[in-house]
Amino acid sequence: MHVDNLPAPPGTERDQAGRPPVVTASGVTKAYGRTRALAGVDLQVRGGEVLGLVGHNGAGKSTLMRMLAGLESCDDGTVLVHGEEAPAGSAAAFRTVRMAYQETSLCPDLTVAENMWISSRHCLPRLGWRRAASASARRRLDEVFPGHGVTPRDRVEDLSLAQRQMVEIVRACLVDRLDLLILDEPTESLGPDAARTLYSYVRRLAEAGTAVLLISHRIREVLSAADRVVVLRDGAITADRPAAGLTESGVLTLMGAHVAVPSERAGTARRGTGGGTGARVVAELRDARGGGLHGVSLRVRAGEVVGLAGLAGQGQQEVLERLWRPTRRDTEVSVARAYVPGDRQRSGVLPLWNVGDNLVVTAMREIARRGLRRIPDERDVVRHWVERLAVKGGADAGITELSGGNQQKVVVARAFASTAGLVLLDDPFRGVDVHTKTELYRLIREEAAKGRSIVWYSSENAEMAHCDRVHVFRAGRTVAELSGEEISEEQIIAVSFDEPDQPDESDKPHERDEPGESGAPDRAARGRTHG
Ligand SMILES: Nc1ncnc2c1ncn2[C@@H]1O[C@H](COP(=O)(O)OP(=O)(O)OP(=O)(O)O)[C@@H](O)[C@H]1O
Repeated sequence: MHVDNLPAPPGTERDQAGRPPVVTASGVTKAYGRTRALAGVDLQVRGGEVLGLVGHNGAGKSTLMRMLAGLESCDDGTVLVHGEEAPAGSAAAFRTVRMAYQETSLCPDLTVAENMWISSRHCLPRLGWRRAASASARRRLDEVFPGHGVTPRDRVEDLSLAQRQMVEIVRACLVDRLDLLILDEPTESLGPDAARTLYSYVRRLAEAGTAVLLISHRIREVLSAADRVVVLRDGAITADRPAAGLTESGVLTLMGAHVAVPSERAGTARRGTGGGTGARVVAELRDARGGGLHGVSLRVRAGEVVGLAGLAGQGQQEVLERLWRPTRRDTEVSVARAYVPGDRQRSGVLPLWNVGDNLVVTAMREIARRGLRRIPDERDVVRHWVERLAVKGGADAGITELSGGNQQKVVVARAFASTAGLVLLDDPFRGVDVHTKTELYRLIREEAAKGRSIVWYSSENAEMAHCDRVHVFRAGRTVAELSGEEISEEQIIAVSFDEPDQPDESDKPHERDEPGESGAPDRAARGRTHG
């Protein structure tokens, strides 16, 4: 019997807009050994709201999400779903709460349809499941990411990083009822168009009453997508505000990052000596063709930071690949190189090793004497980089115990800890917080000033402002070379959309090239330098 004047039980009270709570966390704590990941968090997420959760790398965001999705138990405190106490691991209690992970949770050697079946089999028929899973996957992919280029028969390991991320998000949405969707850094590997269509889908979900919890280091995106912003700092909530009225720098201040917004700093941060036209050429591509390239010429001088920009999949990664393995006659590289992959899950971290060994693996050979490792010297190198990039967790932690952003810092540090003269960056700052990114931009400029050369592909056009020169790519060609003050986000976007000349017959794309694919072969060897 419903009695109007009785107060609603805790965890079920509607707010002024009449929105019911979906999940309520009270006093949630969690520690991993001596690391306190959550220090008593109270948070309520309501149906129909988009809640943005921000905080520096290692602040505890993913840990909190795992509690709200029932994937891990808290040491102390409670989690209620629709007002009912929900024990971690209870599939029934968390049935309508779904999460799309930062590191995708897909099985790489299964197809897209098979992955959908694994996570959504409770709402798919047993007989004819493959056809049903394929149809649902296709329909939802079309709805959320038009032009995705994925078929349900594709094996996940053959998909690009962006496509895997799309499948991960759609996998989370494939349920008969969705009350809370948690998106952990969903756009870090998506292009701008896919990000836009995702956010319009998020808005539609919220209008239909679903709660969406969005974790992101892209503060501008959070402010435009979310109704409310919660700041997590060292495992505790330090601010909970409506998004309207907040500014990017205001949020950064709440996060405790005493830095300017990166795009504001770019103009002053970039362009040191830039190698100068007289500096030695350390790497060169001369009219490089094949494998997705259609006549690319590019020179890198000592001490230069050269950017590769343009829409994703236009040949930038093929250029990095050529410079990494200069096996063709059209490519010449005269110095040792180190590679920083953006896809740390596939080719970045060595999961069974600790932070220190992951960090020093590239430099190990240079530090060794007569084939023997010099552990004290390795430790000094590790200590230096762990401190410099503030890797939360320390040198002895297992690498997989680190938060995603901290793992990425280790992968970046690995390249710079070596003596490689040419560092190749393949969109490497995914999941890294704003404060650390600013440190990394400074690091790049400092290393260039010491004479190192850097070739940097980034899907964030604003980052290109830290380069001396930028080649903008389209359809395997350089369509513009910008330098100095010409480098701006607007200019890069403008030339990215310029109509390219018609390719001649000799330029026909490599037959294995797929749209949106890097075409890059195995990158597992990138823990080493080539020289
Ligand atoms: N399984 C684990 N074992 C040990 N420590 C862990 C584990 N998971 C998380 N931690 C630690 O808990 C802290 C919070 O990590 P969490 O992944 O929640 O951070 P985050 O805010 O999501 O960071 P990021 O923005 O880098 O993804 C970190 O110090 C991390 O090293």
